[in-house]
Amino acid sequence: MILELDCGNSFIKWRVISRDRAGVACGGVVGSDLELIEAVRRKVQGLDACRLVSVRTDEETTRLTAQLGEAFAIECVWARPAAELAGVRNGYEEYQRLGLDRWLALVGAFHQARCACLVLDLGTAVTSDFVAGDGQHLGGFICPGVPLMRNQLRTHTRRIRYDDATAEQARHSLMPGRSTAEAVERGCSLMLQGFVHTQLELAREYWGASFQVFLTGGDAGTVAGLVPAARVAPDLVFVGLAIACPLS
Ligand SMILES: Nc1ncnc2c1ncn2[C@@H]1O[C@H](COP(=O)(O)OP(=O)(O)OP(=O)(O)O)[C@@H](O)[C@H]1O
Ligand SMILES: CC(C)(CO)[C@@H](O)C(=O)NCCC(=O)O
Ligand SMILES: [K+]
Repeated sequence: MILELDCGNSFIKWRVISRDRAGVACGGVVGSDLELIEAVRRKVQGLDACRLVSVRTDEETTRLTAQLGEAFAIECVWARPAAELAGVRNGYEEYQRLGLDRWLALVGAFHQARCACLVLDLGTAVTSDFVAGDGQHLGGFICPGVPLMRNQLRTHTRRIRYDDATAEQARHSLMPGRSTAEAVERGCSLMLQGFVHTQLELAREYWGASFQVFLTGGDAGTVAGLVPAARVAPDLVFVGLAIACPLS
């Protein structure tokens, strides 16, 4: 059994796949290293390998791998920056600086689509990446995701305060808000939608109608309706991770 980890800024996404029947045995989302170890211990037996991608500091990632080594007696292989992988060429001036989650997601997308791709990752941060049909990564954009937009408003104002349940209720429509929660929640949703529309326009300028859109990240579902032809691919980073870190 292989443990796969996507260590983001807010969460660790994990899953376990079996070596033989390439199926996903189990997985989840956790908020801390300890929670990860508890969840894996509860659900999995017989781990023999681990591969991971992390956008955290090397210190944090090293600490996590040490804990996993202790808990499960496994070594962890890390995805590393690359100028080129599986027919995709990194478009950053300094390829090492492209977030590894973005890199693996776009490698995974190109591997699946084999044509020009627009990859949108809608999580804590929102990112977009453009890959041409010949595998050249053109670059992309980074902006705050809905959780960050919402929290910035809460942190930097005195009168924007509401609880999670109210937030959840406010999201049921996109009509002009008639309460603070509605105004903020719907405003942030519309920002996200505006971003998605702009990315689609840019992709059309490059490639006409011949490109594939991939949506991933926690808020992918909230914009899926805007792009009916998009592939919603929650596991895109893991597809790229398997390519970056093949285990013999
Ligand atoms: N407390 C929680 N328990 C389980 N799942 C959660 C919890 N909070 C959020 N999630 C889910 O976890 C996933 C987080 O992924 P998302 O792509 O939104 O974050 P991210 O951008 O990857 O964050 P990170 O910066 O950690 O990479 C989402 O699918 C979200 O619905
Ligand atoms: C943008 C995030 C935070 C998204 O998770 C991550 O990909 C990252 O830390 N990237 C480094 C900066 C960059 O990609 O240019
Ligand atoms: K992410």
